[in-house]
Amino acid sequence: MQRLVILEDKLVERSGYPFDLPWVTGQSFELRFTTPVTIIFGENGTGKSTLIEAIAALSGYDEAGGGKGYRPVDHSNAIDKSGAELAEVLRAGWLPKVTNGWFFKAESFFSVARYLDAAARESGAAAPDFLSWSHGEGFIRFFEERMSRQGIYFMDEPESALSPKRQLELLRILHRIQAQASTQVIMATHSPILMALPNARVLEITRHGIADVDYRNTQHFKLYQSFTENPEEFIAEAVLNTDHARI
Ligand SMILES: Nc1ncnc2c1ncn2[C@@H]1O[C@H](COP(=O)(O)OP(=O)(O)OP(=O)(O)O)[C@@H](O)[C@H]1O
Repeated sequence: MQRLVILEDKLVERSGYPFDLPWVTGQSFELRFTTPVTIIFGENGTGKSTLIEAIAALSGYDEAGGGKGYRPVDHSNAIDKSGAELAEVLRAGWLPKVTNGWFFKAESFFSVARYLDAAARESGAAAPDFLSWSHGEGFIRFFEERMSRQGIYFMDEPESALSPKRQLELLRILHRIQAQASTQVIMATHSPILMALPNARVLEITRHGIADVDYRNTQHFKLYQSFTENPEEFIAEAVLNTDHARI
């Protein structure tokens, strides 16, 4: 995927979530994906998951995650709106259109893993059995297995079950992808370690829009940096001030 734009004429007909997010209603939304790995960072609630769900849905993936054509979650009784609706007002430019890939969502990993096991059993194949591992081990096994194949991968907070050491394992997988340049990853993360992937493009999503940012200038990086420089002072200040003075 090279480019993503909002179709303004379609947007004017829509209201409510997800169409009312500030960066959606703001002027001239256009994203260009210029590196194999694109990292999206932002505070809680700025709309990272919504954006990833929308791009994944636009590419043919279910909003709950999984592979193309998967329906790991029954949506028939869902009353919630989802970011996938945003796909209705988006247009993507591809060079070329990629069909292989995966939408990895930490929150639906177990549903997807169960779905994969059930599908394998039904077809008589050996079940991949990602659930017979610890949470973090299962994630890493899954990334290693899936992301060795060329394609486009959408990831929403993949670090959520990973220890810092396991995050380095994911970083190595992403580094390989970044170097080979034959696979694309679009990932939302809060992890400063993943954001520091060499030569990856980091985009910050705020109320005002989406813009390039150096990971060292992100609030997440600065916060961890302050903590490691002087943990006692940092924590003493943090527990006294809800709005931490140094970040
Ligand atoms: N189903 C929904 N219905 C209505 N509003 C929603 C819904 N899901 C999310 N929102 C709104 O959209 C905003 C962005 O949500 P989203 O989950 O995309 O944020 P995020 O940046 O991924 O947050 P986090 O870092 O906590 O995962 C939320 O603050 C909320 O106001």
